Amino acid sequence: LMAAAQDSLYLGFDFSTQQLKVVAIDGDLNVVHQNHVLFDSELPEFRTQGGVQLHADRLTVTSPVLMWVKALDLLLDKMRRAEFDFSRVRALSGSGQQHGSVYWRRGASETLNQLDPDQSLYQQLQVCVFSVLDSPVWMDSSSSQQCQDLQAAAGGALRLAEITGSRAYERFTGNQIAKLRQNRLEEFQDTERISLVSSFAASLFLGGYAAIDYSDGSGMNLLDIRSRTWSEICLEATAPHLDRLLGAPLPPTSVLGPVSSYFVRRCGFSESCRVVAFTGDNPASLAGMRLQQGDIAVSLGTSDTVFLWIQQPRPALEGHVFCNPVDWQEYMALLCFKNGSLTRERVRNECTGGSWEVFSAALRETPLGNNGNIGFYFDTMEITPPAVGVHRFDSDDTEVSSVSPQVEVRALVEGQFLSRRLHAERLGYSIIPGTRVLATGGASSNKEILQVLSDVFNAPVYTIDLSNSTCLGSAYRALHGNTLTVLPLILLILQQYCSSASVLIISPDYCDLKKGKKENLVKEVKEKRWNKEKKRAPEADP
Ligand SMILES: Nc1ncnc2c1ncn2[C@@H]1O[C@H](COP(=O)(O)OP(=O)(O)O)[C@@H](O)[C@H]1O
Ligand SMILES: O=C(CO)[C@@H](O)[C@H](O)COP(=O)(O)O
Repeated sequence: LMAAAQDSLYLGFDFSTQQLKVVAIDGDLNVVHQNHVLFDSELPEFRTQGGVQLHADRLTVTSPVLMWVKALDLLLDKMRRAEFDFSRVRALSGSGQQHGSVYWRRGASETLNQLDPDQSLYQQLQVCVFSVLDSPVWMDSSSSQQCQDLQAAAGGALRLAEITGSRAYERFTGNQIAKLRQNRLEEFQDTERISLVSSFAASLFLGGYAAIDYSDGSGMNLLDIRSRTWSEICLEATAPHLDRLLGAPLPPTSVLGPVSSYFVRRCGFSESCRVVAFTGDNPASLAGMRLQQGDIAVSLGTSDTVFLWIQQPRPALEGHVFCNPVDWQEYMALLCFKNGSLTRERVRNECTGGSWEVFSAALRETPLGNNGNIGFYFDTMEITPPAVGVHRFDSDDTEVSSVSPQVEVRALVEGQFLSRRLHAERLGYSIIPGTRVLATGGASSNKEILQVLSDVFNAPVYTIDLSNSTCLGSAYRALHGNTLTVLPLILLILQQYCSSASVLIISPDYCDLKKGKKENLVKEVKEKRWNKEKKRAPEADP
């Protein structure tokens, strides 16, 4: 039995904004394979920038659903070429960028369940399977009217937040569905099922429609986060009989069924390989990190997010409360910032010749506090706070139109992290002795950026070896889901590694990047610059 456990592999996929990634772990939780497909460069025929298409109104943002399908074909090809042994996979799970939606045309479920293993997914799904080809994604901010309507129907923004964990947000799926129904009725009427990006990806592996899990389902403005059922008021206000199109939500730890015969025959998966519910990328990331009481996770992916494990939901007008992906009776709080990595890349391109090395050198060579200079860089309409434009201030608090490239780099990164801290504190989070900041996502591989994070939060920052806790979290979830049903032995192995916070978390050897505090330096940033952000950043409009 021990040998069987060692032989077993678990896969975690992540359909995120800019790429599709996969991580495989063995029964001892070692990472044995990693791979990815970058949408812009490896699938240029879909003409995306950063994985998305910005429409002429500059508010609508979508991604081609067939790009995600073709990316999966390509990823599986790459894994085959790397001689990955699919027959050893006992279970798989995954995640998707949150809030995005996929619209399956009438009759699509039959196509899904009768796929021919001699053809790619793309060949078979490209015609007549999706009623909407351009899937709305989390960067969209075009559904303001629908947000107002939903809040009015629910009895106000706070009442809606009390039910669904968030006031109405434009990117939240319910508001996108309402917009689609109002503007493209024919396509809407031709739809037999609506998936999130996560449950869409799970559906491909299952060969049938996968349930939406409670955790990713909390990002729709449709789920009652306490009863974990669709809220009647929200369904009614969004589209009649919407529950039929959504299917019933399920716990994020659910085993949905075996992988479809298509994957068995095409890739050599075992017939007994299980598909564990897919969830949102931030919830999956929470599962991939060892969060303890008082810890704060900062994800530096396409978006920057800040999240916490919380026991009791206290929804507010800013931020979100989601059902917890590990212990679904608990919760997680999340803040999302749209101007994250893409804004850092833009400033890198303009100020440091497109080089992260030079960008990092600028951070090393400028003092904490930036001699009083700071900036707020909202290249596109920000989510937290809802503000747009670039605003730079010198040490006299005077708005200036430019600063030197080195100063600009530090003004950007300090401004971003001050904002992350300020809004986290507004959410009720306090930084106390012992607080650890756990960093993940693409930019967490940059030590100089993490140094600024540590200085601004006045706390040590930890990372896991893999900057990609989302995929790892999905692989752990696959293992966990499988363990619950068939392999108690693996649970024992898991428990050896587990923290008290959750049975899913396996010790990933956090490397301590920086112990010890920089009180005096932080004071300057905190007291002086802090007030500046409070003054300047426009308040969220409830
Ligand atoms: N050395 C680096 N320094 C700063 N940022 C980096 C570095 N390497 C990668 N990144 C950033 O990581 C981002 C991708 O992060 P990732 O977590 O993979 O995003 P997503 O999951 O949303 O696709 C890129 O947009 C890039 O800006
Ligand atoms: O909208 C949110 C969270 O509410 C985003 O965090 C998306 O989930 C996209 O994630 P990344 O691709 O940036 O990881």
